[in-house]
Amino acid sequence: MNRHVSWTPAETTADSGDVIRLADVRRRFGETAALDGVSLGVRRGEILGIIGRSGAGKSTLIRCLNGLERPDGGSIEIEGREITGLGEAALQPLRRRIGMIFQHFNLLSAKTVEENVALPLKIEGWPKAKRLARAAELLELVGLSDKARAYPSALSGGQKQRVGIARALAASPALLLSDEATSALDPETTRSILALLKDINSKLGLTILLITHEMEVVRNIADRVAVIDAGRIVEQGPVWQVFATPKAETTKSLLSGIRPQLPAHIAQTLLSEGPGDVVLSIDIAGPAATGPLFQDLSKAFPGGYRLIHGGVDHIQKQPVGRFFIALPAASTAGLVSFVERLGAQVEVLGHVADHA
Ligand SMILES: Nc1ncnc2c1ncn2[C@@H]1O[C@H](COP(=O)(O)OP(=O)(O)OP(=O)(O)O)[C@@H](O)[C@H]1O
Repeated sequence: MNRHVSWTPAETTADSGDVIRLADVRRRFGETAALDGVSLGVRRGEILGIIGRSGAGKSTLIRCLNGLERPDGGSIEIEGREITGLGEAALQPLRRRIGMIFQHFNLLSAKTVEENVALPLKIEGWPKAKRLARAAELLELVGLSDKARAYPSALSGGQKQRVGIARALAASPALLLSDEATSALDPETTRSILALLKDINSKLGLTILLITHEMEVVRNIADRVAVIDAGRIVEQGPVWQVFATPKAETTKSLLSGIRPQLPAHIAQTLLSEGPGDVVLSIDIAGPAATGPLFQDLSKAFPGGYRLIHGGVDHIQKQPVGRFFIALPAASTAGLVSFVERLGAQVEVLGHVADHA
């Protein structure tokens, strides 16, 4: 990374609190409440992920943030300034405080890479030499100095997104808003773009708002996550905590692809009652997950239990464990209180059809 990139978001902002703050933001389209009372703050220097299914309200939220959509009610502050009542002229400079990157990059095909990056500065009236110098600085930051004179058609998807990032950062925005920016990229390219965003966040202190339907993106680089469903924030918190113990059904369902799940052939044959062993899920994370859980369990329950499935992930350097075990019904109550005392969450899922 270029250590000479000039970056002064802190000096250009008056307020040291949230970069963006939404309070009870509402937007209806006929009968549909696209945003139904959204309250949310993006803290300076953090990476906040907003995750939700298709139709949850993500695009409407973005459009309200950049002033393309007017909320019906509530308040939106950018660096402490309320934007909801502003006219187009007053909105323009505040809109430029948010740099955006998009799923399909939105580069101008008739302009070179450096011209694309310098475009926001041209709009701001920077002289040509100064804006090309800034473009060169940013292209070095994103590792594309050798492509300055190339046209977008000669670039790979990952390279195009790097140009998109450089362009979004050209005018030193207070916040980078990523709208599904890795959704069109393959997994390896996604990882390299996320690594670049994380690097820029930690080295330059850039605040990033990631809007995505991909849990993996949030898992990899976000500090906090907010889950949006039917226009409401149904859950939010540090990523490792939300991933370890999701509360809302939407969050559980969105996470089902990346958290261990009870294998389908067992889940499908579980009975609500019966003589067969009881199947439990155990979620244990953070400081609670650093102890010798299975050693303790084996000592406390010499009658035995079977580990069916599960494992330990590490998110934000915190262990996040999820296990499925089966044990005789008579031991269940004791085991539940034992692991709950260790700080785990336990759920009884049912009985296996027989003792096999
Ligand atoms: N201009 C509009 N007119 C009517 N309904 C709209 C309009 N914009 C959004 N909606 C509705 O509001 C709800 C939220 O839509 P929105 O596009 O914000 O969701 P989203 O989370 O961005 O979905 P996706 O991930 O599919 O883009 C949906 O039910 C959508 O049909």
